[in-house]
Amino acid sequence: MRYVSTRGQAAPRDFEAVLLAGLAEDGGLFVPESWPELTTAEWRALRGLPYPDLAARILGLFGADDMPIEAMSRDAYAGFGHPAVVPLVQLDHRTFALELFHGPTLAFKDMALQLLGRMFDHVLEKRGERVTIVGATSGDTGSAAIEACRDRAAVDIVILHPENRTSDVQRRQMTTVLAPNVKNIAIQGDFDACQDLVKAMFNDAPFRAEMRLSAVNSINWARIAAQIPYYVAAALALGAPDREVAVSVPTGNFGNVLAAWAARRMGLPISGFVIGSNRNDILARFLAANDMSAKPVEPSLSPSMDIQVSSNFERLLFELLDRDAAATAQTMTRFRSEGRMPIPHAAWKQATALFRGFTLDDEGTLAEIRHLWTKAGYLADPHTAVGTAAARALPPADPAVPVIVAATAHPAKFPDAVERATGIRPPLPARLHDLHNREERFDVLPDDLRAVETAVRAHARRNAA
Ligand SMILES: Cc1ncc(COP(=O)(O)O)c(C=O)c1O
Ligand SMILES: N[C@@H](CCOP(=O)(O)O)C(=O)O
Repeated sequence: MRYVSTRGQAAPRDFEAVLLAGLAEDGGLFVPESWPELTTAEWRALRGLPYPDLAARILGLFGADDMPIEAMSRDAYAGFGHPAVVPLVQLDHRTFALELFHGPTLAFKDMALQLLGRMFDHVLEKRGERVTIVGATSGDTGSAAIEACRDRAAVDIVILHPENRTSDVQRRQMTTVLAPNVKNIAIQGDFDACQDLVKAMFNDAPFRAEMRLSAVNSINWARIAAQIPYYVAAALALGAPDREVAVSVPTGNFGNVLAAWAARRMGLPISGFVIGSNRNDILARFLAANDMSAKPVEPSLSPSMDIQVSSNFERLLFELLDRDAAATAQTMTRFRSEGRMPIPHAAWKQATALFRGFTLDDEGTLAEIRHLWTKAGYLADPHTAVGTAAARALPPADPAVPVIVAATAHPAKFPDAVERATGIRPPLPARLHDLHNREERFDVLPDDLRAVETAVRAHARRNAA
């Protein structure tokens, strides 16, 4: 399987090279040159597989079978806290929470990053190379990436988080990991600033080459590929390919819902997608009125979705523009310079035929957490609640179609919001019981590329020495 850049100016390459590259050199995102498609019989043959084997099969279709992907997948998911890895919990007659938070850091990011850590190890050992991973987090990617990469011999990792804009649990899950190859930096800015800094480091060609930069954010195609299998698992469990399903995803960087879209592109019968946003509602505004204009990021009770510039939208845009890389590059350049993305009407109509957007403010989020607790006895985190509210507000027209809601984080990551809504303070699992007493280590830096590059260089040099 070969991958091309959405902006058309980077050389095509294979899965392994895409894993190491992260962002394409032309600033674009890698996508498969052509999408694998499965027949009905091939989907049926995947039913009943244990999750790790299913994940390995799907990843193999994207070229990961050059690696020992089955063994890696079994090892990656062996430590998850539920034997099904991704259990489905029924919330009402047609809505199912797909719990993606049974990994070590209690959010859906573990689903991909536990695999990516092992992939990096395998490829780097084979090549005798070392990389510096730089990542941006609004709260969850950071801890999942650190957990996946801590103490790995050939990896240094630097994670940027927005100062004072994550939950305490989220921050501490990152900053209390004192492994020598891990560095945390709190940026005096929002998540978009952190993500911009990461992309700017990749676009600084000499720095990128000197540091041998790699990515763990969903700009890295391997992240998306490893998020596709859980939608397949859920859909098959609910009757696909012989029954349609719908999907609702609480959305920020557009990676998780793009993975669901990819499953549909591969032939899984998904009738449509609902995108749940908090007050940072750029995607909902786009779907409602073709208004893709970035506003300042505002803090909310679902901080991991406090995002305005959704990286992975570029991958969908490339498809909506019939894979016209020049038009994609031009649109993205205008978005960067003008803060607005001019999407042709026909492409917007195509998007609205598949995706619907829903916005929920903080009061609504608390009310939804309360509703789930009182009606279904289900304790949801604020991100998941945005997804379930969206699913209920915008159900599929056909009442026979079940809705899969991505349950993206464990409620214990956001105890304050959950307690406000329900009076119940969800406890952390035993292995994290002393999280609030552990030593924290992180730097605070301004939103300044040179200052961040200097810190990354010092971290990588110290470990390479
Ligand atoms: C708990 C949680 N829910 C939802 C999201 C949004 O997912 P995505 O950025 O893939 O749209 C995130 C962050 O990515 C998250 O951490
Ligand atoms: N919500 C994310 C933001 C980064 O998203 P990613 O999927 O691109 O890594 C987070 O929790 O950090």
